[in-house]
Amino acid sequence: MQRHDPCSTPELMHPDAAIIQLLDQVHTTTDTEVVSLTEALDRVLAENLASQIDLPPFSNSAMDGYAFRFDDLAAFDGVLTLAGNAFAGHPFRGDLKAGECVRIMTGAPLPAACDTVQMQEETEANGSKITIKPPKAKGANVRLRGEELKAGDKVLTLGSRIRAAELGVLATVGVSQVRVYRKLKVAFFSTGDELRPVGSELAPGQIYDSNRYSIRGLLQKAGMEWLDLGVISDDPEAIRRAFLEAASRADVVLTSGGVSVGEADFTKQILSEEGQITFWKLAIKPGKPFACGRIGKALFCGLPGNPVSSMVTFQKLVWPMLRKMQGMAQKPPLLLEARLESPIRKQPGRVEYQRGILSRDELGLKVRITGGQGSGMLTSMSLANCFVHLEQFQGDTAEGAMVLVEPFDSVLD
Ligand SMILES: Nc1nc2c(c(=O)[nH]1)N[C@H]1C(S)=C(S)[C@@H](COP(=O)(O)OP(=O)(O)OC[C@H]3O[C@@H](n4cnc5c(N)ncnc54)[C@H](O)[C@@H]3O)O[C@H]1N2
Ligand code: MOO
Repeated sequence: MQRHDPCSTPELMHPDAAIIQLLDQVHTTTDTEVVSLTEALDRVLAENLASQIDLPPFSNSAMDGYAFRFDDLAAFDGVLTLAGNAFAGHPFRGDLKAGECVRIMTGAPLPAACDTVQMQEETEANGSKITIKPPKAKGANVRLRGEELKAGDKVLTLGSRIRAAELGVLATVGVSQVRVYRKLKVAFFSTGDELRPVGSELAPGQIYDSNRYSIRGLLQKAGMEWLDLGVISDDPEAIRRAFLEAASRADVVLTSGGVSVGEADFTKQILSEEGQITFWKLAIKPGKPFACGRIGKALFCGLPGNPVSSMVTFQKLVWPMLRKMQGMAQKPPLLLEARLESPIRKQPGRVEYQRGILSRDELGLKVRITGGQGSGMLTSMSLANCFVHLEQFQGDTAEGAMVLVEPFDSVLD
């Protein structure tokens, strides 16, 4: 039997439409700065970068062994005479005569007269006479100059995020400084009289403020500068002051809580007085009361207080907007098909991001839901390694059905 989601109303906007509106209202920052490679991790490139050198810069050996002319092996019955050594950083400097070979180490420049290397295990040394088993082909075990990149080839594009591999690529091609977009500053505060900072005693009715920690973690992972304005009580004037301070000090203001319809839910009200609301409430679960707008020059996103809702709306709605603001191209989610290990309950009405554990067996990828999926159950996130995407008007899904999953590691990538 299809149940109706009482929290879903036909006028709720689909999250895909919300993302389009969010992206429409922001621009990529025009501020850039030059940073050294050691400061460049997680920054976004504000320039296209071409290699200034061929890569590898010289032909070299891929193995420890002997370098020679391939044709000499047949001409000298597979026995060549040792003429010298080539080490990484120390090229062979002599002239190679017919029938001679050079002892060579991995990474050492290939002597000009040589075209092939045989690995040591396929050779036998008897004094200066080296018996060499013929390799499969001329050119074996040689890394040719420029085989990976030619000088002038594009290595990294504007808008790409500099991760560990990019740091290495930049160093490989000799780039010591890069132009990157300015780091965006995001101010964040939690609202709620029930919230206490960790480390303090809880009185009846109080809980620990977890959202500032999980959102801070997401912001740090996303490469943002972070301004923590603490916990603000459910007092309209305190919230107003926090809003104005946040908007004057940051590019984006994020809040947690107070966006629903409760008597102490002031976030949305203050925003409508001090700024503008672009939209409020989406067909998304968790995270329906997500609100967004502007306050002063800053963008505003009001994350719902429920801990899972705040993390999911950050990743699904705020992150695409921050990507654009810091110059990164949009990327469609990486969706994999997996077999459902246990049935999923869902009411038609909202797009759902249930939390799942993705693994593999002999039949392929499989996924199971992390137990209770309440929007307050943050362990459903910490136990999970993926989102299970469920369409807006989809209902229950049976065990064994194929569903789309999005690995967590790819979400903030
Ligand atoms: N009558 C209705 N009530 C609710 C609706 C609705 O449509 N009609 N929507 C529900 C949904 S969906 C959500 S999500 C929540 C979101 O409400 P708020 O953003 O106003 O959040 P709060 O009411 O402030 O808090 C909700 C929940 O989360 C806990 N919380 C809040 N902040 C934190 C924090 N920083 N760390 C840990 N936990 C936090 C808070 O104690 C509440 O339990 O509204 C539903 N209600
Ligand atoms: O959609 Mo709200 O986020 O339950 O839980």
